[in-house]
Amino acid sequence: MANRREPPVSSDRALDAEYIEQRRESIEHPLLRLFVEFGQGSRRWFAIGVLSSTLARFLSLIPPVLLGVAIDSLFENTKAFTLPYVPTAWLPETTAAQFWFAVVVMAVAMVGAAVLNFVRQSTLNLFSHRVKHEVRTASYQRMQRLDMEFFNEMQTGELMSILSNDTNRLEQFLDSMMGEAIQLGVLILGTAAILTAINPQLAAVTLAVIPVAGAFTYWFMRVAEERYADVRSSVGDLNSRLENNLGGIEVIKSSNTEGYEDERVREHSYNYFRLDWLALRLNFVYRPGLEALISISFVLTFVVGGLWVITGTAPGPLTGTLSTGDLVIFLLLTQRLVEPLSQMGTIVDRYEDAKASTKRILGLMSIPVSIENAPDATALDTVAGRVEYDDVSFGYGEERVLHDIDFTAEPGDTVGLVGPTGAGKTTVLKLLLRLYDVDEGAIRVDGHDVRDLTLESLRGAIGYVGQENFLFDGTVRENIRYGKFDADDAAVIEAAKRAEAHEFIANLPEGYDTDIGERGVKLSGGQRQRVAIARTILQDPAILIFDEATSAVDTETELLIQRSIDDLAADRTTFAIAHRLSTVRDADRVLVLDDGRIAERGTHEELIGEDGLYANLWRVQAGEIGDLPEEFVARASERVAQQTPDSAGTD
Ligand SMILES: Nc1ncnc2c1ncn2[C@@H]1O[C@H](COP(=O)(O)OP(=O)(O)OP(=O)(O)O)[C@@H](O)[C@H]1O
Repeated sequence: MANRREPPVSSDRALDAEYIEQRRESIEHPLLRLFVEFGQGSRRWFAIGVLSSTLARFLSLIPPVLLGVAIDSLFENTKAFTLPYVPTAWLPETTAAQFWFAVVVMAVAMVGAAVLNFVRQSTLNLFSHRVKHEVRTASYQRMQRLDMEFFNEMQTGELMSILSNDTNRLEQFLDSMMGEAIQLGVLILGTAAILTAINPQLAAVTLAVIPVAGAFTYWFMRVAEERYADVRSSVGDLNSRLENNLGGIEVIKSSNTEGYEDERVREHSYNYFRLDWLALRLNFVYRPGLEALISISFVLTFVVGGLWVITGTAPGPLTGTLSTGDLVIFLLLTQRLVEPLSQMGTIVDRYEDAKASTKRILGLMSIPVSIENAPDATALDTVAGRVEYDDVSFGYGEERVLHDIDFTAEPGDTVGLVGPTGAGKTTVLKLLLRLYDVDEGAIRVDGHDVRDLTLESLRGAIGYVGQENFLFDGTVRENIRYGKFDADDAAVIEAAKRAEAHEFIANLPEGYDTDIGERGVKLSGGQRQRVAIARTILQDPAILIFDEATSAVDTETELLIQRSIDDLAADRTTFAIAHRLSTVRDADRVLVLDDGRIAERGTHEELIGEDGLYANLWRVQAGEIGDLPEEFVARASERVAQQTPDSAGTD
C-alpha cells in the first residue's frame, strides 16, 4: 500500500484549498477505484457475498411461484403442474407427489435463503471492514508523507473527518447497502423473468413502472450527489472549528470569548444542519414517490388481472387467459417489490454518501508529494556534520522569504541565528530538515545536496528542539524513547540526566512511568522542554537545531537547559536561533538575518565592533535604549507594524 504514491509532480501549482478541491473533483469512478485498489486482498469474500446474496434472493422467489402453481394445479385443478423455466419431465406426475414436491422445495428454498443470508452478511461485512481498515491505514500513510505546504493549508478537523467519518461511511455502504443493492437487482430481474414467463402481457403492465422508477432514481442521484458533497464539506468545517476551539480552550477562557465562540460554533453547526436538511428533504420526496409508484403498479395489476380472472376474457387490447394462481403469483411478487424498492432510497442515499466520502479520501491520496526520496537517493552513513548553504532563496508562496543565504558550518561548529522577528531564521533551518525545498541554490550536508539524500538518513542526522515541543500522550519514558524505540532504560535515564531532567522526573508520582497527559499538559513548559532535549540526546544526532529552545522558560530553568545544550553541542554542528543574544555569545559564528538576508556575520565581538544591527539589538537587551540610533528605532516600528496583521489574525 505504501507504494501507491503518485510520481512527484513539480509544485508549480500552489497547494491551496482550491487546488485540493480540484483534486477531489477530478476523481473519476471513485467506488470502482476503491474496489480495485483496496478490495483486492478480500476479493474472495466479496465474491462469496455477491453469490450468496444472488442465490438467497433467487430462492426467496420460489415459494410465491409454487403457491400460485399449487392453487391452479393442486387445489383448483384447472392447469397442469408446470414451473417457469423448469422442464416438465423433471416434475413428479401424481398430485400427491406434486404436493409433497412443492412442500419440500418451499421448505428447502426458505431454509436455504436463511443460510445464504447469513453467509452474505458475514462475508460482505468482513469485506467492508477489511476495506475500511485498508483505506484508513493507506490514507493515513499517504497523508503523513504529504508536504508541509498541505498541512499549512488543511485544518486538522477536516483531516480527522476524512480519516474517521469518511472511512466509516464507506463501511456503512459496503456491508449492508451494497448487499441490499445486489439483492434488489436480482429481485427485479428475477421477478421480471418469472412474470414474463407466466404472462408477458400482464408483466408489461406490472413492470411498466420500473423505467419510471429508474428515471426518478437517476434524477435523485444527480441532485443528491451535489448536496452530499456540500454536507461532507460542512462536517469538515464544523470539525475544524471544534478542533481549533478545544486546542485553544485556555485562550478562550482567559479572553472571555466563550460567547463569541458559542456563536461561531452555532454558525458552523447551523450551516451543517441547513445543508443536511436540504439533502434530507430530497429523501422526503424520493422515498414516498417510489412507494407510490410501486403501489400504483400493484393496484393496476390487481385491477387488470382481477378483471381478467373474473370475466374470463382479457381486458382492452390484451389477449389470452389468466388463472387465479397466476394472478396470485403476480400480486405476491409485486408486493414483494415494495419493501426492497422503498429501500432504494436508502441505498442511493448511502451510495452518494459513500461516493462523496471516497472522493474525499482518494482526493487526499492523489495530492502530489514533492518532498520525497529521489529515485537514486543516497543514505548518509556516518555524518561529519558539515553544512553548507549555497546561495539559497525560498518563499512559502509567491513572495520570497529568504534571499541568497550563503554560509558554511564546519563539523562541530556552533552557529547562532539572530535577527528581528519574521526575518526568516526558522525558515532557514526548516530547509535544512527538508520540510520545504529551496527555490534556488542548494543546501549540502557533508557535500551531498539534501535533495539527493534519503529523507530518513537526513532527518535522522538532525536533532530538532523547538520552542514548544510536542509530547505524545503516554509516559515520560515513552516520550524520551520516541524515535529510538530500542533504547534500554539505562540509556533513557542517562539521556535524562544529561538533559538536567532526571531529578524532576524522579520526583514525579510514578517516576519515568508517569503519564504526562495529552501533549504533555501535566508537565510545566520547562519540564517539557527538558524531556524533548533528553529525547534528542538519546537520538544522538550529528547536527543539532535549537530554535529558541529556552525562550519559554524562567531564568533558572534556562540555566539548566543551557548547560545541557552546551554539553550536547560541544562536539556537534549546532544551530541555535535565539532572541536572547547572550545565548549565542559563545557561538563560533553568528548570522544576523534581516528581512530574509544575512545582514551581518561574525563572532559576537566582531559584530559588536561593526556597530550595526547586531550591536543595536545587543544594546536593546542590555537596556541601553537611549543609545540607539534613530533609524534603528524607525525600522523596528516599521517591522512590528508589518507583523501585526499576521500575529493578530486568528484563522
Ligand atoms: N508556513 C508558512 N506559510 C507562509 N508563510 C510563512 C510560513 N511560516 C513562516 N512564514 C513567513 O515567513 C517569514 C519568516 O518566518 P520565520 O518563522 O522563518 O521567521 P523567524 O525569523 O524565525 O521569526 P520569529 O523570530 O518570530 O520566530 C515570515 O514573514 C512569516 O510570516
